[in-house]
Amino acid sequence: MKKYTGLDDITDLKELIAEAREIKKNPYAFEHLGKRKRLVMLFFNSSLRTRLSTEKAACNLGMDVTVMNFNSDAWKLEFEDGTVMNADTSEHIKEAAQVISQYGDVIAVRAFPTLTDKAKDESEYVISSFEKYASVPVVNMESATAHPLQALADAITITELSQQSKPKVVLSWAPHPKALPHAVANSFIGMMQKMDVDFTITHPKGYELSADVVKNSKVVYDQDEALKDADFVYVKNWSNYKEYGKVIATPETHSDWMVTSEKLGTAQFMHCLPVRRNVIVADEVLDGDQSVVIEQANNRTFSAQVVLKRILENLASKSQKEKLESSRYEY
Ligand SMILES: NCCC[C@H](NC(=O)CCC(=O)O)C(=O)O
Ligand SMILES: NC(=O)OP(=O)(O)O
Repeated sequence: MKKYTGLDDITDLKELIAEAREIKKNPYAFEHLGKRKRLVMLFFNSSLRTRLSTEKAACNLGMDVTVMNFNSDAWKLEFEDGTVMNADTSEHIKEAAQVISQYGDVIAVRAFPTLTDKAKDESEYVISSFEKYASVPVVNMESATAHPLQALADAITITELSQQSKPKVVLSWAPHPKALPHAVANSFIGMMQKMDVDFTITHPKGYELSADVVKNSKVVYDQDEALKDADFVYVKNWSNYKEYGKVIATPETHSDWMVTSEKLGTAQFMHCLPVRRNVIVADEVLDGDQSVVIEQANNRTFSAQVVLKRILENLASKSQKEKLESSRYEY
C-alpha cells in the first residue's frame, strides 16, 4: 500500500480484514518493521480515538510518533496557488509539506470540511495538497469527505461479530444539534458496497447524501421499515448535503429518529463515537448488551495498524529496490 487516503487504496479488502484480525491476536509480531521510522500526525480538529489508536498502532509496529495540533501550534497554512500572502496565512503548504516529509516517514492528517463551501470541501484541498507536495505516504485520519480508517474498523467489527454469512446492515441518520460532516457516512457506505452485506440507508427525505457516494445502495425513507430484521444498525448524523451544511431536521423536529431499544430490535448497535446520548441514541441502547461501540473503537487500533504495516512494507521494498539499483550503478 503506497498511501491510505480513501477506500480506493484497498485492493484486497478480505485479506486486509483477515490481516487486521491476525494483528489483533498478536499485535507485536511486527514490532521491528517500524524501527527508526516516524509517523507525524497532524490534527486540524479534535480527536480522541483516532489520535490514541493510531499512535498505539504505530508504537505496536515500533515506530516513533510526533503529534501536532495544527490550528493551535503551527503557522496558519496557505493552500491557494499564487496568493499574495499579506493577510493571516503565514506559511504555504508547498514548503510545509516538503519540510514535514523530512521529519516523518509517514504523514497522517485530520482535516474536517468547512461545511460552507461544498466545492472546496469536495476538492479535499487539505489532504490532497499534502499528497501533492509531501514526498512521503499520506494517511487520512478523517478528511472533508472521507474517514477510511473508521470504515475499515467498522468492516473488521462487522466481520468479527456477524452471525450470518450476509448480514443485514442499516445506516440510519439520527438528529444532532450541530452541523456534522458527511465523511463517516460516506466511507461507511463505500465500505458496505465492497462487502457481502444486505445494505440499506435510511434518513428523512431531503437528507440524501452525494449520489456519487450512494450509487445504487438502497434508500428507505421510513426508518421503522428500514430497521426491520436488521443485524447491524449503524447510526450517524450528517448535516444536509443539498442545502450544504445546514441543520434542517433538528433534535426537536426529529426526536423520533433517535434509536431506542424498541427500534433496534435484536440488531447490534454501531456508532463511530463520540455520540450524544439521548439525542442520537437512548441510554438503554448504549448501556445494553447489543451495543458494540467499545469494541468498534478498539478495532480502530487494528485498522490503523494493518494500514501502517502495509505502508511500511511498501517503504521497505522501495528502499530495497533503490539500494539494488544504486549498487548496480556502482559496478
Ligand atoms: N471522528 C468521528 C466523528 C467526528 C465528527 N463528529 C463530531 O464532530 C461530533 C461533535 C459533537 O457531538 O459535538 C463527525 O461527525 O464527523
Ligand atoms: N471515531 C473517531 O474518529 O473518533 P475521534 O474523532 O475521537 O478520533
